[in-house]
Amino acid sequence: MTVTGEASGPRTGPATVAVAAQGVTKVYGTGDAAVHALRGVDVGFHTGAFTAIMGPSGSGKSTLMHCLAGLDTVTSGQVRIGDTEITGLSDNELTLLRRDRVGFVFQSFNLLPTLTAEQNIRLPLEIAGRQADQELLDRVIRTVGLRDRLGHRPAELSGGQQQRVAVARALATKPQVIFADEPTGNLDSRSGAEVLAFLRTSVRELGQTIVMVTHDPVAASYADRVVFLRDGLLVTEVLRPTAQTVLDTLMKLEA
Ligand SMILES: Nc1ncnc2c1ncn2[C@@H]1O[C@H](COP(=O)(O)OP(=O)(O)OP(=O)(O)O)[C@@H](O)[C@H]1O
Repeated sequence: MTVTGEASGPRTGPATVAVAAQGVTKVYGTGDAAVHALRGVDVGFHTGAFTAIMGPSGSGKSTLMHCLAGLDTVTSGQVRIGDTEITGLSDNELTLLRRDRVGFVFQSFNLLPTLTAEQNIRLPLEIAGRQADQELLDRVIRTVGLRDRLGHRPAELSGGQQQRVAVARALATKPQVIFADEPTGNLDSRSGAEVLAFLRTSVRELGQTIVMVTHDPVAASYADRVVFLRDGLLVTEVLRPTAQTVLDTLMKLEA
């Protein structure tokens, strides 16, 4: 499948590809029990663009995201993050790549309960022994709109606020790409909208690249582009999606 998504964000000039998969297959199990979760996926995600991955249940969305992020190994094919082919890396190299170049946001916010919001945001930088880019950090905290909550622990924050802290934590290391797995799955629609608006802003203002798996057509409508999986294959994509065009495409796929 060719890459037809347009990059957005502050960059100009030709779009570069932040993450690419080529001929990726993933088989779980062997023999009669083998499950072909991915059956030859070719896809590219442009730098500074917000892309959603959708598809019916069991179509391979989580498997693809895990393979793209170096959280799982592919059976065959290649994955590149920037210029690095991650499918050839050792476990140690993958750990460093995930630490230094990839950000993650999960459905369950995964904040450390004993740390304040600000300490949670700074934690990945500290683990990596990196100096914080104070200007970026200030900007992220301003954009996240939680300045007066920075001293609060996760239990003192709403679900939406906790997820915004988790997104800020992912942004603080300036990763080449953020992978978000159902980031609004545990949130009510208003909190979900706040988190999605924040993701959108981080793409527009910070040039962040985001790849998000979601079941929700409204969440997908915040993206620049939606790619659709069915039975382990990328079957179609929608540019500048609306909730309605996403829903229509999903219904056709599930028919
Ligand atoms: N660890 C595993 N072992 C065996 N089969 C697996 C494993 N993980 C996923 N699968 C299978 O691979 C296929 C793709 O699963 P995956 O979780 O990627 O789909 P998905 O599109 O994310 O689904 P959902 O929308 O339900 O979360 C499914 O048939 C699933 O049962």
